[in-house]
This record gives sequence, C-alpha cells and structure tokens, in this order.
Amino acid sequence: MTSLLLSVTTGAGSFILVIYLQMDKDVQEDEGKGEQKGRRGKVMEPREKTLLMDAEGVRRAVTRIAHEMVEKNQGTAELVLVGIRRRGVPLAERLQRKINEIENVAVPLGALDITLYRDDLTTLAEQPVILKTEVPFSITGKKVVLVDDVLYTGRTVRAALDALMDLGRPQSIQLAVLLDRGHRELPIRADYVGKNVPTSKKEMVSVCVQEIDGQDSVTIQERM
Ligand SMILES: O=P(O)(O)OC[C@H]1O[C@H](OP(=O)(O)OP(=O)(O)O)[C@H](O)[C@@H]1O
Ligand SMILES: O=c1cc[nH]c(=O)[nH]1
Repeated sequence: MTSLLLSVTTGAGSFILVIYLQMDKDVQEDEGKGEQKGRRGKVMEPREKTLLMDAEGVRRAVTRIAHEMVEKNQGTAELVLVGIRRRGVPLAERLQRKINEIENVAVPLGALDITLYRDDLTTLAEQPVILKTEVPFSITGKKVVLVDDVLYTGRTVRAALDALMDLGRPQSIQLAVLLDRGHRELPIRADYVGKNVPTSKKEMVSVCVQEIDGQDSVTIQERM
C-alpha cells in the first residue's frame, strides 16, 4: 500500500491529510519483493529461453547436411572434416559417422583451435585457454569442410581459414554450421546450414551438444 501525506491549512487550523492509494492487487501483494513486474504486476521473463532445435532436430539437421556434403562433392574423394573447437568438433564427428553410414567411408577428421588467430586476441580481458589443434593428415589438395555450431559475425571462421592455411594448401574449403543467425561482419557464408534463424543482436544463441553439455539443443534468449 502506498500513502500520500498532505499538510492542509484551513480557517479552522492546520492538519495532516493521509491519502491511501489503491494499487493493482497483485502489484500491491508483491511490493518490496524485488521481482521485475510488468504494468499489470505480472512477473516478466525477458530472458526466457526459446527452444529452436531439440535433440531430434539436431539429429535430423546433421543427417541432412551429411547427405548434402556427399551430393555436393559427388562422393567422399579428397573430402576431410575439420571441426572448430569446441562444439564444432563433436558435430564434425557426427557428420563423419553419418557419412560413413551413407558411403561406407571414414573421411579423415581433425580439430582446430583458432584462439591464436582471433582478431581480438590482444584485447581479451582474461588469459585465453589454448586448446589443441589436431589435424593428423595433410590438407594440401583436399576438399576441407570446416564445421562449427554457430555462424554469426564470421570472425571465428575467418580465424579458422587463417589457421587452416598455415597447415597446407587445400583444393577448396567449405563451411558447415548447425545454426546461422545472420549479422555477418565479413564476406563469409556457409555451404551447409542446419537452420537459418533471423535474430536480433540483443539475442544470444546457445548450442548444447551431448558430448560437452550432456544434451543436444539450440536455444535463443535475450543477452543479460
Ligand atoms: O561468427 P562469430 O561471431 O565468430 O561467432 C560464432 C562463434 O561463436 C561461438 O564461439 P565462442 O567464441 O563464443 O566460443 P565457444 O566456442 O567457447 O562457445 C561459436 O561456437 C562460434 O564458433
Ligand atoms: O549468439 C551467439 C553468437 C556467437 N556465438 C554463439 O555461440 N552464439
């Protein structure tokens, strides 16, 4: 309850007038509890997560991309997969397994850490964690498919291209991502996309994979 104190002076003297203001019942009851309320007193959840892909959706996207890769490259000759750490790596492993199911061929698989190639390396507040780059085969002359979970500004992929070029001279480089959320800052596009999702820059997309996060999902929410 909110009250208003008014000092009133009349011919009969001065007195204090107390006016009690009636508020929306649900606002009134929750007053002082520190929760964020809407105009009608309802608790607002501006950072609510929305599910964009569940485990089944992720599985279907990986299966479709594997088929598209085989189709586009007319088989698996000279094809190699390189996942960008961290979540691009388990996705690349799944694509490798799927391609094996389709073509009965185990295409070579590598993992790339792009940290030292990031264009914001010198401005990072914390000491960056450098993970291992493991590409145990020559990429020279190969059709490399880079794999990552999210494509946003394109800066991670730019760094990955530089990291790859330091390893050899591929015949071509293609890009596969589970989710493309737009807002590119560089002239980069994906050859294979699990799902295109128009987003606002205020939003954050999170990909979870079983191997790292204990479940497969893609969610979107407002940034904190
Ligand atoms: O197109 P971009 O603007 O570069 O964004 C995409 C990258 O952002 C995420 O990685 P992040 O740098 O957040 O690190 P993470 O792999 O540890 O999640 C994601 O895994 C992509 O690699
Ligand atoms: O929303 C985003 C942007 C970059 N990287 C992500 O993983 N999510």
